[in-house]
Amino acid sequence: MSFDYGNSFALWREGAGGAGGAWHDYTHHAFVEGLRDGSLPRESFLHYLKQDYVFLVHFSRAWSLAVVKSETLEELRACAATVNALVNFEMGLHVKTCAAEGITEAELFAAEEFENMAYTRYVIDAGMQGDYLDLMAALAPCVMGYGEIGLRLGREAVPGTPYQDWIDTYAREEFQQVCAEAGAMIDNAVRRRLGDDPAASPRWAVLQQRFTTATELEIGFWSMGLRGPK
Ligand SMILES: Cc1ncc(CN)c(N)n1
Repeated sequence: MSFDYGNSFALWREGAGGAGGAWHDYTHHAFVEGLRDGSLPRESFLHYLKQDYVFLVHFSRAWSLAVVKSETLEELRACAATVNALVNFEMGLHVKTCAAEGITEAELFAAEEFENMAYTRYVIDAGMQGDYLDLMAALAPCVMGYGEIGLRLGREAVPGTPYQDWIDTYAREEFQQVCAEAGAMIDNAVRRRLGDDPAASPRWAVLQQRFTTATELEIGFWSMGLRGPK
């Protein structure tokens, strides 16, 4: 599997366990493997999708905060484009799949938030307390993690899995491009604020912690999906 989502992501990913540890638990969670081989119960998938719609609403708010915290035109454009992509494209997958099950977008928007509330509020708080980099470190596992999962499942999915639409959304070239561009933008943002050897900066440990915490919250999100509705 080969992807290049930038140097900062590669360092943070390694710091979160790389091919093992939390990063592996996130990208190879039983929920993900159930999407790959088609064994995930439909009820779990729909529960996940409803909660993920609500997640994306608040995730869009976090990227909107990144617009506020931007310091360059590149950052401003990238964050504004991400808000648009989340609200007008990624959420479309949820709306389409749920519509086929008789669930309207109004119902999705009104869905009650369960355990996932902690994740998005953690990310927003990282941006409220900190600066643009704190926000990017907390946002990166979401973007790049789904890119990595999509790429792998695009190659390893069992033919006939009912979750092919979901897999294609994150495996497709456009989403991979989003991850590569976000990675390059984050590298520029890191270099601008921390110089050419960012891992030597006293801020690096905090940024790594934000990335690792967000990764652990992603694991919790999959587990919530597996448990299904209460
Ligand atoms: C929980 C979660 N994390 C990441 C993604 C990909 N944007 C998502 N849709 N949902």
